[in-house]
Amino acid sequence: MASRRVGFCLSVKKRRRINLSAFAHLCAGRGIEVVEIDLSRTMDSQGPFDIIVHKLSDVIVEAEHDSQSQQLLDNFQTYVSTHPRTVLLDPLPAMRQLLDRFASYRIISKLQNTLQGKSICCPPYLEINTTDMSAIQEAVDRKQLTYPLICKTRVAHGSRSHEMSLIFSRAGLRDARPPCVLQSFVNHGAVLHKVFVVGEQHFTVARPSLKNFPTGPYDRKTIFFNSHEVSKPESCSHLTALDETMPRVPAPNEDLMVAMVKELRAALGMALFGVDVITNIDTHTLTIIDINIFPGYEGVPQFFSSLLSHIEYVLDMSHDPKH
Ligand SMILES: Nc1ncnc2c1ncn2[C@@H]1O[C@H](COP(=O)(O)OP(=O)(O)OP(=O)(O)O)[C@@H](O)[C@H]1O
Ligand SMILES: O=P(O)(O)O[C@H]1[C@H](O)[C@@H](O)[C@H](OP(=O)(O)O)[C@@H](OP(=O)(O)O)[C@H]1O
Ligand SMILES: [Mg+2]
Repeated sequence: MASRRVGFCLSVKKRRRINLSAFAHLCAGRGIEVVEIDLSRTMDSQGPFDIIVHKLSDVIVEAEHDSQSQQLLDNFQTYVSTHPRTVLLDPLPAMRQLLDRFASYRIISKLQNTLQGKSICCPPYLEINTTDMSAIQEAVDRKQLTYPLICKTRVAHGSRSHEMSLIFSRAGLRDARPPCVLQSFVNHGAVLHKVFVVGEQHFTVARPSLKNFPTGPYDRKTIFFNSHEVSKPESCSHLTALDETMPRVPAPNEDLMVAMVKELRAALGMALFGVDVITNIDTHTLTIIDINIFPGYEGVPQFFSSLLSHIEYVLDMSHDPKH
């Protein structure tokens, strides 16, 4: 009989991607049973759980306008609050803030202040809530945002959240669709570094990314794109093709990455997240452009063993009377 039980609560899409049976096999060797939680059944009938690993982003976003999702979320929350000894990876309020780009860029901006002098930054940005063009233009000028601007939806989860645009001039601001974030585009040599965090450990994987653009403003039509067409491992887009004469950008400094991950883990109160970073080609500043909840860990063969170690560590800590 397994002595400890880990519940996984994932969307159909995430379940398909993650190969939970391989992870269950690894866990069985350590006396840990893996259970797939079905949110449509009562949690009590599926428990008890020592720990629950989840990615409830879909349910949280849908609960805003769908009573059935709200009910599923309520059931989950009730179970968690009535079972305080069950550890939740990660806490719901912590992950909820990353579903809102306004909230996540505020966290990144704060981090930039905590790590002052460490050459880490968040691109200058604005929260846009209005359709009033002159108010938007005035805010862009006041904040001295440089063109091109990248426009991202406020909601950070779901297929529509990956639809973005590159705006090259004041006239292009009419293409912004509020609520959204307008962020200065940072030239970075078309390389994105995905930093995948699992508790104390992190793994970095390079991905394709948007190519460099001349600093604006200039007369060019807004470019609309889907972020998954430019920054997935298999992405191959004209928007990521660099001029071959471009000098290569140095890889991010590992000590800086360690400092960034440590601060972010504390600021977020999370263990399973991803940070997307780029290196500014002019200043070499490490620039954080995105934080993701429980990402795909693609290209990280150690993900399962690392997750298992983290689960064991968390369970040992939670059973330690000193904690
Ligand atoms: N400020 C920026 N400067 C330069 N390029 C950027 C900037 N922000 C985003 N990008 C480019 O756009 C892509 C998508 O951005 P971002 O990571 O914010 O989108 P997302 O859809 O939330 O991503 P994910 O798939 O990680 O959830 C990045 O991979 C990068 O190529
Ligand atoms: O591992 P990376 O390349 O970072 O990719 C992740 C994306 O960044 C996320 O946006 C995906 O999650 P959403 O389905 O929440 O958008 C996320 O989807 P997943 O939950 O199916 O893993 C991943 O595709
Ligand atoms: Mg990203």
